[in-house]
Amino acid sequence: MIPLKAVIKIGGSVLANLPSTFFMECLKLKEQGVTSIIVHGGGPMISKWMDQMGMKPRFIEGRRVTDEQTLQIVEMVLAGTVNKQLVSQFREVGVQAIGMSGIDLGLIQVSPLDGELGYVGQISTVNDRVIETMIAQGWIPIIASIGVDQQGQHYNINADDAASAIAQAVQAKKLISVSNVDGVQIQHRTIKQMTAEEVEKYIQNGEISGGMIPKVRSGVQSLKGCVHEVVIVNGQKLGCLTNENHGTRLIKGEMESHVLVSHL
Ligand SMILES: Nc1ncnc2c1ncn2[C@@H]1O[C@H](COP(=O)(O)OP(=O)(O)O)[C@@H](O)[C@H]1O
Ligand SMILES: CC(=O)N[C@@H](CCC(=O)OP(=O)(O)O)C(=O)O
Repeated sequence: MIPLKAVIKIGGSVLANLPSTFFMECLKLKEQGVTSIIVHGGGPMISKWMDQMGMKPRFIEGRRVTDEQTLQIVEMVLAGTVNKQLVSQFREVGVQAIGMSGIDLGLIQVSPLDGELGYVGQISTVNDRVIETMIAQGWIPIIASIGVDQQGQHYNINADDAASAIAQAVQAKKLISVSNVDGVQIQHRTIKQMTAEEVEKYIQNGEISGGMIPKVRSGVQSLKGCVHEVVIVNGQKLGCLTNENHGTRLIKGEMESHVLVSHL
């Protein structure tokens, strides 16, 4: 039987507040026949280090403007402290976790996303064989969102973009985005589900802002591929990975469903 795969993206907003039960839920998923692939961010930790260095973090639609010095901090924080901390937390509950970044074995190939953002990568390819090889060994990859271009230049990648591209490349069934909010809030309420059209509407009217923008947009993007389910959950809530009632689900919109039907 081919095991089902779920990409679990852990946001920096919640990293420091994840209970040990969260890590155990990955083991529970495994018992249910679902293999986890972890992709993580660490935005607040990068900003903290930048502050300490007297640098001012700047974002455009949730993505960090990244010059050379910022990139160095991004690499130190994501591929260093955060990645290794997560590996330890997973190993403590018995998960065979192996840390890596998108640079290792050329896992995430990128080109520049936009001149204004500097060294921020747009993902062109994910080497899914690297991930499949690890899974075949029984290892769970813990991936820091950094990529590399054909010249060997490193790039900062928004972790939601990385998770979405990885989910598509490995044909994951599910993408779970773990954050510090119960889901997408519209008029102070967590909404149960959203279509792609609603996502754009709420970005335009400002109800969805900041780091939630790349999260919902990349989620919608992955639904266009093989991913069946995208859900945004609060990592501090018990059962967030295993209980279907948590969070906000992104669903294929009306128009896209019609397009799919007419292709059949
Ligand atoms: N409509 C919204 N619903 C929920 N959170 C939102 C919304 N709009 C903006 N946000 C902000 O997005 C944040 C999550 O994005 P981000 O800080 O990048 O988290 P992470 O580090 O988990 O990826 C929330 O903590 C919240 O401040
Ligand atoms: C290009 C870009 O914005 N990269 C992100 C990478 C980390 C990240 O995405 O962290 P969260 O998941 O905590 O938001 C950054 O520099 O903050």
